[in-house]
Amino acid sequence: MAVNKVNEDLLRERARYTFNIEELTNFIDGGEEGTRNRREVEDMVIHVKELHDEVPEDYLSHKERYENAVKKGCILIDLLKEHVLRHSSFDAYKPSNMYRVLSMAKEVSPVLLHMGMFVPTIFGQASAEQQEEWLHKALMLEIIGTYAQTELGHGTFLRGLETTATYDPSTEEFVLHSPTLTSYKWWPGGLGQTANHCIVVAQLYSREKCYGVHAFLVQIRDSETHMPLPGIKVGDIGPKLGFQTANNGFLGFDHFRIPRKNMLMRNAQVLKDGRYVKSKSDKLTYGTMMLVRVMIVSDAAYELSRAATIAARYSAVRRQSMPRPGQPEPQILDYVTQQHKVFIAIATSHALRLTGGWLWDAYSSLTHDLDQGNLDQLPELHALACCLKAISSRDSNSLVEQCRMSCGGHGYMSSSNFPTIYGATAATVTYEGEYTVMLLQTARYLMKAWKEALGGIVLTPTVAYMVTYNKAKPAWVNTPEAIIQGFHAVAVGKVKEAADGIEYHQNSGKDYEDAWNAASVMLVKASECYCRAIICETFWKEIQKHSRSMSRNLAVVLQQLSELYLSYWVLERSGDFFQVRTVPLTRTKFEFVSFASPKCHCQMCTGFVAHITSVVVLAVQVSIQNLTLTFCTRKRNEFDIGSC
Ligand SMILES: CCCCCCCCCCCC(=O)SCCNC(=O)CCNC(=O)[C@H](O)C(C)(C)COP(=O)(O)OP(=O)(O)OC[C@H]1O[C@@H](n2cnc3c(N)ncnc32)[C@H](O)[C@@H]1OP(=O)(O)O
Ligand SMILES: Cc1cc2nc3c(=O)[nH]c(=O)nc-3n(C[C@H](O)[C@H](O)[C@H](O)COP(=O)(O)OP(=O)(O)OC[C@H]3O[C@@H](n4cnc5c(N)ncnc54)[C@H](O)[C@@H]3O)c2cc1C
Repeated sequence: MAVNKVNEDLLRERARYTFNIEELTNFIDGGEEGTRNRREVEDMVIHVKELHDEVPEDYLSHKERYENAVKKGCILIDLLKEHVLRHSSFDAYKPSNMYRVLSMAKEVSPVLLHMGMFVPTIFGQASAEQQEEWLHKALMLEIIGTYAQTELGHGTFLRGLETTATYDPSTEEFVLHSPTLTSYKWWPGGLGQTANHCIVVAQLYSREKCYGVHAFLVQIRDSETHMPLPGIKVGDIGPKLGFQTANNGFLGFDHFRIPRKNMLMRNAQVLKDGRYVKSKSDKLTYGTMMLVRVMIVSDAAYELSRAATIAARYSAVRRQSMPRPGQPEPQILDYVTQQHKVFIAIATSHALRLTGGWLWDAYSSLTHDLDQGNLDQLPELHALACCLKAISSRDSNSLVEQCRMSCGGHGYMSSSNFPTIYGATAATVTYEGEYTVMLLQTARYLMKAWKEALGGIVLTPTVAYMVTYNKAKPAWVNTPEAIIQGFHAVAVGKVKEAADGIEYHQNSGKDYEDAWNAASVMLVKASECYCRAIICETFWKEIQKHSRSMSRNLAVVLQQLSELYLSYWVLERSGDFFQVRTVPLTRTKFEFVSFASPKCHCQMCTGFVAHITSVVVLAVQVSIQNLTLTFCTRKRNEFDIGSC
């Protein structure tokens, strides 16, 4: 029987690496312990025959695919339970670990939401007594839950959710009801056939007063028969772009009663007599979403690293065309256009992984503060989680598509795994906060920061440069630090432009809401630039920090990746950089020259002006482009894809 021989081109590429692969692996895993832990879990899973499909899942019926995914989910969970009991630690159950394990089965698991949102919500929003009652059952999957917040009529606008939870003091119960078709819960993963419990987010009413959206833990199916309980309508919402086995469902309540103690009461409470006790911040109800947004940044990096590995390997083994008659067909990796497609995907997966780790640390310190009753960091972390979730998921999804395209027809095969990875990353751009909506949330924060900066008020770390941006060095030197400063200047320029846009529309008679809407394209742009500056700066600083404790060869390659990332985005945003110029002689500040005529900020003019700008900067682009392409070519000889 033919033994699977590794392709010679791939072997040769791998033999050319210039750094210690194990050292890079440890760096990616967050240390040797992380690598050991990951390999132990992978070894536990990889040899399980039932996890490998004889028949490609695309040839199965929807029912067979779902049953196949449930079977694999059960196998993986049992393996994890063994791991937890063997190590007597719930570490393996950390949502990020759990998510990694569940993603080892090609299909999205119907219990993804159980571990990804149901369990974290009990951790984050249940009182100590409630955790006592439900947490172990949830961790051991004696109950299987989901997170039911989005409705047919509302996903973004949470204050508009229509499901009601009305307190009845005579029976000390809440009555859950879906008053309209649009109030039906729509989308929750696992709801179709899998979950028997869920976190329901509903408008809380007590003593005829509405207190806004709150979270409730609700049993929806019988624990023995798994049939929907009386007063519950539930089912599958049908086929989607991807995520076919996530078992997304719908849920409607017909005056369904739950005990008072099923309202999650860590933050706000309803007492037996119906009195409402307010939480420190009504935004704490949104806590699980912030956690998942933070996790999505690392997940975006992980999914992109899978796609970049497939594309890099394919680029090493695929030979195509004959630039020189009579010569062997070259590896497509030798085409600079191929490098330009694939190398940025590799660099971005590292940039997002390190930024995701930085954000996780910020989130962990916030949760510690919240436990002490200190909410000071909440606004900035919300703004960061929103824009980083939006940009990381969008970058990951578009670069996954770029990796697919770099593999020609074979990238279009299901067996390439690109369709599955694309479907998963496309979902993250929408779920847990839709792209534009998240960036507009960050824009709210930036507009407040800009006002404080103008008043010289010291700002929180990620916007502090807004106060000092005018002290930036006038000379433009082509170093990573100067490029990062340039990204800061671009961000400040876009924030200023958006703030001026709002002011312009207000001065022309619009109220704030309409002025905000008229300037919203600029507001989104300002958030994108603020976020890009954060990723560039964090990537560069994390590489500098870790380089000090790693071997020189590895440090060199990682430094090259971070320089590539910075150069790539200067090119992509060269128009914005062109608009940022130093003002010679008198003032040293970066002046953001908006090409829009001072009179009009309407999108048509701004769009037209942008066109002019792009024509004007073409020359700039060509010269910078050469820099980067030289960079790629030079790096191709040294650049190492051995790790792929
Ligand atoms: C990889 C593993 C995967 C693990 C597996 C996980 C798989 C996941 C599957 C998908 C699961 C889902 O999609 S679950 C459903 C996800 N749904 C969403 O994300 C809904 C998105 N919408 C929202 O979050 C909200 O509606 C907003 C933030 C857009 C608007 O909320 P709002 O209440 O109307 O607030 P708004 O008026 O805009 O702002 C009022 C003030 O509140 C602040 N504010 C708003 N939200 C927050 C917040 N979360 N934390 C702090 N502060 C907040 C604002 O900054 C503002 O402050 P100031 O400016 O006044 O100072
Ligand atoms: C695969 C998948 C899994 C999901 N799983 C779950 C789950 O388990 N539990 C759950 O509760 N939900 C889940 N969701 C739902 C998801 O959270 C919502 O789809 C998401 O929050 C977006 O809301 P929406 O669908 O109502 O879109 P909308 O908010 O209606 O967005 C539609 C368009 O309107 C625009 N828009 C909306 N508001 C504004 C505004 N204020 N300003 C400017 N533009 C605006 C948006 O930018 C977008 O272009 C899932 C969704 C997907 C795709």
